[in-house]
Amino acid sequence: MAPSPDAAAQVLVASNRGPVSYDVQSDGTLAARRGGGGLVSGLSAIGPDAGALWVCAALSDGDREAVRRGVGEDGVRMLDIPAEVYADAYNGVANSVLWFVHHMLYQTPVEPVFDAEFRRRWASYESYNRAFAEALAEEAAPGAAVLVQDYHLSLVPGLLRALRPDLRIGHFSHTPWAPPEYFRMLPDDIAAQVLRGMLGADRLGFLTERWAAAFRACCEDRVGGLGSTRTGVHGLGADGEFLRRRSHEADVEERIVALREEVGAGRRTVVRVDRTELSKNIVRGLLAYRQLLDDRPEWRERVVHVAFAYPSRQDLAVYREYTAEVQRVAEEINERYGTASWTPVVLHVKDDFARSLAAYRIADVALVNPIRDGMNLVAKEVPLVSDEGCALVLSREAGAFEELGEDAIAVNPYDVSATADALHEALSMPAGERAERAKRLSAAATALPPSRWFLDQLDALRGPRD
Ligand SMILES: O=P(O)(O)OC[C@H]1O[C@H](O[C@H]2O[C@H](CO)[C@@H](O)[C@H](O)[C@H]2O)[C@H](O)[C@@H](O)[C@@H]1O
Ligand SMILES: O=c1ccn([C@@H]2O[C@H](COP(=O)(O)OP(=O)(O)O)[C@@H](O)[C@H]2O)c(=O)[nH]1
Repeated sequence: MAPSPDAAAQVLVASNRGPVSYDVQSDGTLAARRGGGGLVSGLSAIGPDAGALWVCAALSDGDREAVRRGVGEDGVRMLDIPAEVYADAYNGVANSVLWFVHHMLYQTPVEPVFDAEFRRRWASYESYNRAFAEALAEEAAPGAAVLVQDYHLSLVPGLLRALRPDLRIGHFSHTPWAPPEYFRMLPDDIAAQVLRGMLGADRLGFLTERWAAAFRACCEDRVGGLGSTRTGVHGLGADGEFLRRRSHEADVEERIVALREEVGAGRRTVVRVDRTELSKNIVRGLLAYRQLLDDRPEWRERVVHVAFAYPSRQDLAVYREYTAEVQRVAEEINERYGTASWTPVVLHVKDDFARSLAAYRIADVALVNPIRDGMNLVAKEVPLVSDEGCALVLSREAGAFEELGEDAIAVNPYDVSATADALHEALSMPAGERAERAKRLSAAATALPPSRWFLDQLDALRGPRD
């Protein structure tokens, strides 16, 4: 396939979620809002000024309407994939199979089941990947560099290579990668298709060496190795400049006032901010906080757990049930320990980025305890935004642990008792030590800011082919 005559993009990025999403207002107009999650936080720093074209999917009816009306951002092309195909690819394969495999989330005696229904959804996943490959092939200038993101688009490198052998193709995984024994649960032909699809790239990027090594081990196990594809590690950092500025804007200041009122004067805060995501381990975090109040009554009335769990993947029943469970456990703690003047858990489950930043600023302790996480940018963001410098309780299973482990308090995410002890240790840390550690955490967190992270990959991709 030749590039279309006006194919001009020298650098292209492809991801499921783009920088903005649209909602149809009651008066019929479209309102744009920032896309949530770490992939968008990382890629947004690149911006249209870099001259890159960002190809993404229309995620919602609002997005599809925006495409039809020709509403959009400079440097962004949204693909209007049929709603049913999109739902099968995003919900039915990417988020309920590939995400589950890489985060090892299955309750294996009953799940997964790979049957005819799964095969039907897989066909949608293939056609969704094909739509991306075709759009990229159409837009890319001769010899352009294309950076494909994540497990949603694992087939794109191979499909694009077949259409446009002249391109430099990279793929970056924002998730962990499953160890071979776990990856083996995918049907053999599907596992091979995923790996061969990715191996269509010149270069594959991962957030940590641990995930890159797991990928290579899966290739050895399933498809006889990597062939000529290279792997590299790029540990995405936080965008310190953006966060420091954004977290001092008026809307954040307003929310700090409201939040301090909810917390109550003079109390310590344990802050967590996540998508309402199974792998973030929010329920065990609440149970650990409950155990802290049980084991160490001296903290009662003196601490508040500020937990923001903004909506994610709510089309999946298991995510809706998880959200309900988070709410149930928080209410149970408040009923059991709360008093007329103290609400032990302040939980919000609505999307409000300014309020999330307000929580970062007032954090004394940040709790980040995922079961497994590609990186976890929140772990990098809270210490650098917090006004007083917070202590960080961090799961050893988060990619961020490799960079922040030395100054964080490490936890095994399944060990609720140990997490309760870690919370106590963090809350008891002398202010001086906390501030010193937060300073070092912030330096580590911003070592590879998003713009550098992106340019490093581009340089590596454009370098000589082996
Ligand atoms: O797009 P969604 O389905 O709403 O999910 C949001 C994003 O979640 C995942 O983010 C990952 O990327 C972060 C940045 O590299 C990383 O820090 C984090 O550990 C990952 O979970 C997912 O990989 C993205 O594709 C989603 O957009
Ligand atoms: O209300 C909020 C709070 C946070 N974030 C951002 O979402 C990202 C979450 O990334 P992380 O790597 O921690 O996890 P992910 O959600 O990508 O799995 C961070 O950059 C946050 O700043 C957001 O979009 N909305």
